[in-house]
Amino acid sequence: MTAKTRIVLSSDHADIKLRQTIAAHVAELGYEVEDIGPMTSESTPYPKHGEEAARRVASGECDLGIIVCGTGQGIMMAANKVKGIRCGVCSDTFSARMIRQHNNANMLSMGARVIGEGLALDIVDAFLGAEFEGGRHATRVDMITAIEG
Ligand SMILES: O=C[C@H](O)[C@H](O)[C@H](O)COP(=O)(O)O
Repeated sequence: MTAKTRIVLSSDHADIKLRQTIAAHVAELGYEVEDIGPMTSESTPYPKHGEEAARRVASGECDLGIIVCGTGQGIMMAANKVKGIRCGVCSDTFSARMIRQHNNANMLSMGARVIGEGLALDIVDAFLGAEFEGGRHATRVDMITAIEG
């Protein structure tokens, strides 16, 4: 992905500061950022925020999404319920690169209670710096899409 790729960010209450730090980092890299909140740390359900971010990606309003909750798991599950979304939870840079290269993931999820800020930013860099390889992987991603019906 190149600069001006539009990236939506969302989270639940688990760590809005981490999400905002990621948003600032991604903007510094030159991407267009849409941080859809929440803006306070008041308890808020992750399915709502995973769905909101996923709908922006699925509609084409944004190209990629980055979402955060305590573990990254619940918000990923919600995002993946939206047709056209391929979201993986990553706690390492290898997986972050591979979900782009092999799975053509359009969303990245992370657990704010699992990893620290420095690793989270490295994971974001790995995700954004990788490109889908197509070829045999495209056949497999098409099979995922076919499951959606
Ligand atoms: O998968 C779910 C996430 O980790 C949530 O961030 C977590 O369940 C929120 O827990 P709590 O309401 O105890 O902050």
